[in-house]
Amino acid sequence: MFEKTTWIKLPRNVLVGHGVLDDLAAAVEDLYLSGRPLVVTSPTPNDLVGDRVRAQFDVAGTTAIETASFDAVERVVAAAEDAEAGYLIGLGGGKPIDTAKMASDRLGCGFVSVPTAASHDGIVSGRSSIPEGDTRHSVAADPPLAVVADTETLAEAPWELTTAGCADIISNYTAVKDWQLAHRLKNVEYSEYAGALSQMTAEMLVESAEAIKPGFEESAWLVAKALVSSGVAMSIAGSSRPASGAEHLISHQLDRLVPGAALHGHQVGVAAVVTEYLHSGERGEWADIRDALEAMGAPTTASELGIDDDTFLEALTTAHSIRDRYTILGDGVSEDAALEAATFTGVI
Ligand SMILES: NC(=O)C1=CN([C@@H]2O[C@H](COP(=O)(O)OP(=O)(O)OC[C@H]3O[C@@H](n4cnc5c(N)ncnc54)[C@H](OP(=O)(O)O)[C@@H]3O)[C@@H](O)[C@H]2O)C=CC1
Ligand SMILES: O=C(CO)COP(=O)(O)O
Ligand SMILES: [Zn+2]
Repeated sequence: MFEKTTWIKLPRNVLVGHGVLDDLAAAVEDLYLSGRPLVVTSPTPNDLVGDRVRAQFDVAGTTAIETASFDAVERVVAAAEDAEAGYLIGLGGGKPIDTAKMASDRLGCGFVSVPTAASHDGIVSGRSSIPEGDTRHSVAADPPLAVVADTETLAEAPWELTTAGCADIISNYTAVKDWQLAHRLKNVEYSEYAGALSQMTAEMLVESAEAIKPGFEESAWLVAKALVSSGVAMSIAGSSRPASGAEHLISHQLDRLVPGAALHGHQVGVAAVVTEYLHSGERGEWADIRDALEAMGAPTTASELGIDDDTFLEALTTAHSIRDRYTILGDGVSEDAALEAATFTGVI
């Protein structure tokens, strides 16, 4: 008997473009949500566009968080319950969006994502990444019901946030290779659709590298659209596999060893240069990944991340153990092999 089932959860309304922030209420109205929204944000986004959001609704309140944490999630849950909010609007970078995403899951209510930075694909995905102590939890949660990404706002954000988003997308190359490897060696379920979409998204972004320059709203548009596609690939897969492989394990390990050293996207980009070398050797496409990162102005070395060589090597040799996700790191890269890969690629 045929017993396979697939349940794909996707955002219903995705608005990307100039000035679409002013269409937020219309995008929400179309979802038939009931009640008033609680706006979950952080200081800078709140100052920049908080009033423009609040002006469109009879809001239940605003909760501004300084850091993403389980405490922050609980504060949002309590604020939403106290104010009898009907749904949440996450406004800002990954910090408030992930917090709102996870809080909405706890509350069993809807959630709308309004990114002010194109810094990573969590703005669309069904995963929350929340730090706790020296570890980080990647928690499954429903994806946003709507995503409203105003390219005018994204383009005015610090350029490094956009290059971090680019690098997060470029890392899809190696993430998909890791996924295929795990499929072949460990019989991990692989989705051709999700893998192809993720890979194509990275290819299209790299082909547009020349057009991705600071000061051009077109750049924010290209990156935001790619982040949406990457999030959709994760939704189709029902996991972050299409966009998170060994390069993400290394980045998560760096987050433990040197919290806050660099942006998530920048870390996974540099790590992808090394993991591509591990996949394909000297003549592989590691230099293409490095060149694409460089063209977009993203870091390509540990020192550009502000991370010393020994710490990077420690992350590379220990990252395999932090999650039950088979990748090219296998059961661990030896110190000699890590040194060889990182020096050959110029990462250290
Ligand atoms: N769910 C997922 O799949 C993923 C989630 N993440 C999570 O996302 C978080 C990191 O994401 P990131 O977006 O870098 O986080 P932040 O929300 O911390 O944003 C980065 C910085 O940019 C500022 N900022 C945001 N928008 C603007 C703007 N328009 N103009 C000027 N400054 C702005 C923020 O200000 P302020 O400090 O005032 O908020 C903050 O200082 C981490 O918690 C990480 O775990 C990362 C990858 C994937
Ligand atoms: O960052 C992500 C995809 O780009 C999410 O991946 P994780 O599941 O490793 O947190
Ligand atoms: Zn990522």
